[in-house]
Amino acid sequence: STHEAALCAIKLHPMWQEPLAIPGGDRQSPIDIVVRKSVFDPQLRPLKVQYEPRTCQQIWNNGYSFLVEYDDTTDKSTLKGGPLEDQFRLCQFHFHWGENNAWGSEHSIDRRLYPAELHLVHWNSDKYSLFEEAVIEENGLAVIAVFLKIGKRHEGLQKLVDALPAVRHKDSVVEFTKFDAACLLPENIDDYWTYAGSLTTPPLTEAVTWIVMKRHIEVSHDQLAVFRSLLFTSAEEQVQRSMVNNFRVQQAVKGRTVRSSFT
Ligand SMILES: NS(=O)(=O)c1ccc(S(=O)(=O)c2ccccc2)s1
Ligand SMILES: [Zn+2]
Repeated sequence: STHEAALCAIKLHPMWQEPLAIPGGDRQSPIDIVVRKSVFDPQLRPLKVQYEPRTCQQIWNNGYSFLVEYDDTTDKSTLKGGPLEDQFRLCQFHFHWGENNAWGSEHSIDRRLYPAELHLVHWNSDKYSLFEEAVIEENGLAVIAVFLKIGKRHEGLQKLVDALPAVRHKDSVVEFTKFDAACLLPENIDDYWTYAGSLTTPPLTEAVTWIVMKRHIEVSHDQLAVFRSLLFTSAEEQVQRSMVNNFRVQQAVKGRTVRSSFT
């Protein structure tokens, strides 16, 4: 199946060797969301997203993905509502994608994989004063996940795609300003699933309230091809490796309930 092929693809890569001991290990991410097992929760409120484009600062290739980083020293780009009790600050967004359009997402819906997945990472600025503190606290983080599908060109994404050649190698950084992350959200953000999970890359801490959008966004084949032109490796390394299949293997649900904001 596509799942097995995707697993083979990441087994090839040392980076995605699963660590032996995982902190706690009973609320790991990503997972397959089984729609008929999700529970509608009428108390889930609409999400309130308020992003200020002027807080966008730079793009960084960290050797796992490329991160678009925001100034999170003030409450200018925030997320609240939905399953969240507190206000969260946007600190960065990044993507996960495959070597082809058959797989690449971390979450799946009834085993359906998408070619890529966007993660908008926020930390609880009501409870903590620094991102680093929030990361190790239960529910210190909130990540919005949006699936990408191949289709029409995404005009808002193009500014980001055009900047990627400047961060081709691991540890490269380029200034990137005035980008409105909200343009990457689907029109309808009221329909989502939410569950208690973890970071999907080290340190894998179980600090994340996941908010997985039901609606996907469309990007063109050529736009996604530019993601695949990035490299896991730094400029000095002899062997260059394409940044593809940077997704984690799916984890056991272990009795968790996935709630839906819609029926
Ligand atoms: N894929 S994911 O959204 O779960 C994710 C993995 C890592 C991060 S982080 O860069 O915010 C980060 C967080 C804590 C420590 C270091 C980096 S976000
Ligand atoms: Zn991610």
